[in-house]
Amino acid sequence: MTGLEPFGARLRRAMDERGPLCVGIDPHASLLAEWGLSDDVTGLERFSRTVVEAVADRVAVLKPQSAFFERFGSRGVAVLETTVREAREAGALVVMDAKRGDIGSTMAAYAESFLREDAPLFSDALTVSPYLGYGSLGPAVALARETGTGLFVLALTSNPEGGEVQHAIRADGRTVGATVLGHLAAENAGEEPLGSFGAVVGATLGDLSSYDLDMGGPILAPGIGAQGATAADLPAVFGGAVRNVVPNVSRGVLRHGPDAVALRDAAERFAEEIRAAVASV
Ligand SMILES: O=C(O)c1cc(=O)[nH]c(=O)n1[C@@H]1O[C@H](COP(=O)(O)O)[C@@H](O)[C@H]1O
Repeated sequence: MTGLEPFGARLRRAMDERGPLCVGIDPHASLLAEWGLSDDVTGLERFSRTVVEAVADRVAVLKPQSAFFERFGSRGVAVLETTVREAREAGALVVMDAKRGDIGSTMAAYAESFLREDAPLFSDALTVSPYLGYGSLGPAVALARETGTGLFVLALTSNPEGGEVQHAIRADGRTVGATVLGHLAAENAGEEPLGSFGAVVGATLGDLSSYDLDMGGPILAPGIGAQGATAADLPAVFGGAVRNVVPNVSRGVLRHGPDAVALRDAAERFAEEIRAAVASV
């Protein structure tokens, strides 16, 4: 046991103290260019450190997108390790966006890579895909319980292509996405004040009243900013579950760099809009 309090409880406190905004660290090649940085490991390092220094002491969650680090091979992954460590030291919770998903025995190794406290990429939570069958995530659920970490399971993703899988209707009449949410509700049962097993549900999806989003865990909601959703959309999309929503903004904040004050101001504007939207429900 690591002695860490369960992720859901740590996240609830961070959301209450700092507001629920999650800033994504997505070092797109186009953003490196806009920031006047080289498209190499030096540029990647400067970019990531700037974001951490600008906002890690004030937002609840930072979400580095692993793909943009893996692009540079082992040296990029080394930058990711430093980014995660420095973000956590500055007081943010880190959700590693690596969207892992595989057969159970391999899933166990992915879980060890991100959710075991002595792992170089140890993070507070990990994004995972349930589309090899929810049960294949079992080893990650078990390790998260042991180490006080969490998972964000893709349920209803923000991209338009997601519907062909997630809205598909099963033999029992439920959609695949609703089934994932049902598994999460079972995982979080009895956990107070918030479970550690979250869902990813896009803020872009419009009315989701046919889904039971009240599954006792957090909802990571990407799609605000570059994908077209706004903070004001949150109440209509999430209804009463909006209190448990962690809205992610990546490019919408990052495009204001490289100036740290401008990045911070952009994050605070989104945070304020989100606070007002959640308070309106
Ligand atoms: O799991 C995610 O974070 C995720 C799920 C999803 O349904 N949609 C989605 O956009 N994301 C991620 O959220 C971030 C969105 O970035 P922006 O569109 O720049 O704000 C990217 O890192 C995506 O990989």
